[in-house]
Amino acid sequence: MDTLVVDHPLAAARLTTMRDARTDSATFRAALAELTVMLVYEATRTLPVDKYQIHTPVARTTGYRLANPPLLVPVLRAGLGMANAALGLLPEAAMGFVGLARDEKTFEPRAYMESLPADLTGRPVFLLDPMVATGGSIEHAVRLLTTRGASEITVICALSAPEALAALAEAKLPIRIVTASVDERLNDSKYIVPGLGDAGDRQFGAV
Ligand SMILES: O=P(O)(O)OC[C@H]1O[C@H](OP(=O)(O)OP(=O)(O)O)[C@H](O)[C@@H]1O
Ligand SMILES: O=c1cc[nH]c(=O)[nH]1
Ligand SMILES: [Mg+2]
Repeated sequence: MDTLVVDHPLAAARLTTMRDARTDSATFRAALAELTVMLVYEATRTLPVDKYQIHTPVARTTGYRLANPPLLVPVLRAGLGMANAALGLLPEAAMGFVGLARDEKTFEPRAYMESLPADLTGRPVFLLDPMVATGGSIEHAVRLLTTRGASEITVICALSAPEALAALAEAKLPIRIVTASVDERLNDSKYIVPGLGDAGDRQFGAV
């Protein structure tokens, strides 16, 4: 499983804002949106392009566009904070949605919403979720996508835990990970350490 760690100084600065417990919700959301732009920028670096002819005011030249723009799929709630930023870089992209909430005792994801195209054969997918902790939520979301035929899935997250990367690699899913950090570990409540707390609550308030 390919894992790209985007360790750019500007990404580290936004992540620092998000980690800081004193950061309010509005500032947290802004930092996540800006970080998402950087992560999506790096995630799209290797996507194939189509060439086509255009005219500048001066001459004919070659133009470029993505050959096959990815379907964007934020994982609600926390992934909602990445959706608009990703769409800003990929205005031609379509968007699907998956709603998952992790059970506080079992740590298993509970699915409460899915809105996805029926056939994802041949369509690259960018799955957006700021946190990949045990990896259970992402594995659930990926299986919803592969059931529909997706075979090229990029997981874009702010923070990941080594435990999740090991579990996802073991599951042999057709994914690559683009993350701003692989943190130290999970604690007994399966929160990422040092992490940033609950990414949904930090953006939208506790439920
Ligand atoms: O890797 P895992 O151990 O599955 O944990 C990660 C999940 O937990 C968070 O969502 P949460 O369940 O808190 O829902 P929320 O976005 O509504 O807060 C996060 O956004 C991931 O979806
Ligand atoms: O650290 C964590 C783990 C799961 N979900 C979060 O929002 N944060
Ligand atoms: Mg949460």
